[in-house]
Amino acid sequence: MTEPAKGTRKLSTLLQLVQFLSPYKGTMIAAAVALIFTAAITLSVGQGIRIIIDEGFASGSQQQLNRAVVILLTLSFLMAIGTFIRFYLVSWLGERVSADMRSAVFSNIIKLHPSFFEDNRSGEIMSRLTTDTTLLQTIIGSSLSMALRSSLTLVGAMVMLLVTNLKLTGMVLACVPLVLMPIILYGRRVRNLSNASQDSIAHVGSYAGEIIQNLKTVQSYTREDFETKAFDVEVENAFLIARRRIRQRAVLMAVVILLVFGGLSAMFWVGGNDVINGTMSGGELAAFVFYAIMVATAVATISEVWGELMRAAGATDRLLDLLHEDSLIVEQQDQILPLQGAARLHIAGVSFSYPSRPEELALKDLELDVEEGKSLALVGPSGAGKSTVFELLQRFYDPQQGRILLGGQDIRALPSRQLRQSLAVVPQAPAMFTADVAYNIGYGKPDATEAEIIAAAKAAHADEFIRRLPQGYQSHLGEQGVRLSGGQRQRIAIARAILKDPNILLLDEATSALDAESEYQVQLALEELMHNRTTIIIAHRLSTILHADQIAVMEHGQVVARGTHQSLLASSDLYQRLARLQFQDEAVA
Ligand SMILES: Nc1ncnc2c1ncn2[C@@H]1O[C@H](COP(=O)(O)OP(=O)(O)OP(=O)(O)O)[C@@H](O)[C@H]1O
Repeated sequence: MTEPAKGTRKLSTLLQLVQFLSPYKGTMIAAAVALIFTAAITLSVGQGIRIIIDEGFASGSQQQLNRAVVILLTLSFLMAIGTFIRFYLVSWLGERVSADMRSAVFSNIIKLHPSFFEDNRSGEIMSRLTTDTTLLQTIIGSSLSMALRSSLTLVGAMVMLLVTNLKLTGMVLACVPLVLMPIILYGRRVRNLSNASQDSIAHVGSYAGEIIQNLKTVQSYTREDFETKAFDVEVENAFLIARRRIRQRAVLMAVVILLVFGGLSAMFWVGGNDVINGTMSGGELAAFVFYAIMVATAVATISEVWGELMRAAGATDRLLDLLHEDSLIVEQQDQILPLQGAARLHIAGVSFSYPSRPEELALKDLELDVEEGKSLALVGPSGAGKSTVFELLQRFYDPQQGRILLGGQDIRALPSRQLRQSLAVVPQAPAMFTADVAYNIGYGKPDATEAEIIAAAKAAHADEFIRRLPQGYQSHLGEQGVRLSGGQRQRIAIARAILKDPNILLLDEATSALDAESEYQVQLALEELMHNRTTIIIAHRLSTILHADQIAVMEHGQVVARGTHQSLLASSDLYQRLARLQFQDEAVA
């Protein structure tokens, strides 16, 4: 994903939030009414003050004073109600929009092509989902409402100033540009620093995420001190950027306050003289000062939240980037297509290079086919492209040349749903979700009954060890299933695949040796799974290879030889070498 140029993050980006606000028109209108209502009440308080002073104090009438105070109390009461409604609704909108945004972004990124996450570290994306949406929530929930309220009171108070006293209003108007100038000048700097600050925090998050994920490696190489120091550098960097931002903002606030209160003092002097001369009443001056303070507060608030709004624009930009990111795996249509042989695979002249290494072909003009119900073993040295074949079969990437046909149909023409439902993959290190065993087995078939799950576990030779777990099928598998042995995890994955009952099985045989008993159990489970099913196996064991209907020897992204074990031993030097090195132990045994 390309990071937007810092300068392009504008307030207008916030307008794009309209699509997220529009479902809540009613709430927005109610919030706007409450906003206008409270602003109007606040403004009328100035008139209340004038009446108290001029009609109460000046006329010396107790009754008038009582009446004025009652009016003031009523206004206060109405203001309290209006503020309650405004605050509640606006904060609600903030929470709602950020929750919707989170869901929308997540539902988009979960559909993206996996290579997206190669150049966009997942930690950074997590940070966008949490930090940026939280920022948005505070900003819509408070800053935006403060900005709107202040803009309203600013305009209202200006009008009231004009009505009250023209000369003094002239003074206020002269002061406003003076106050706005530093806001605009410093505001830009604060905005750029805010973006930088947000980016560096995301960086800190993704750094920590990576270290925690690889904690065992860090500890076993005793790199804790190094990583701590490296992390400190990241944190310190984020702090330094934040400090510069804070300093700029502090300067901005100090300058604004100085100008505002300087202006007010001057106004008091001029207005006070008018009261002494009798050209203005005390109540009028008080009301005027009240409005002038409102103008000042409004301008100060806007100056304060301006930076926040800019940060929100930055956050919105980044979130919208994620939201509008299109998957490179384009779905041509959604209709399930009829296939001639739902388990016949043909890889026809496929050339492919990974997006991160476009100059290097991982597969070169690859030809492979597997008949329905047959098994094909892929063997070859490391880096030959065996795993890449699996990636392409699942359509995590599209080849640059050639086609992959499932039952005679190009898989690009099939909905990925149809393609992926007909496949099941048993990887070397299967992923376990933080949930119980039953959930993990049923992952590919959410509507599976308990009996089906148990049957699948039995078929995968997993039932026995599962029942010995502390809570049987309800036992929780910690993060990435740490509490299971390698062989047990594989059998859970095999049960998962059995339950899915796919037409085609993609099996990446574990390279790491399991103990003899575990190995035997896994082997039995696999036989169950492969029975009468089209299977492609990345094979590492002689016994597997001997059972396969066909063997394809791969090297440098190409199939260099095909045949059976015996024929290949006679015809392929590479196969001979592999057999000698890789399958030696078993061959001897
Ligand atoms: N995500 C990726 N981005 C860029 N290059 C990749 C990626 N995955 C694999 N490659 C490269 O593609 C080539 C084929 O890799 P692949 O993983 O398919 O080999 P393999 O035969 O499965 O090897 P092994 O038996 O070691 O798993 C290698 O040169 C590898 O470095």
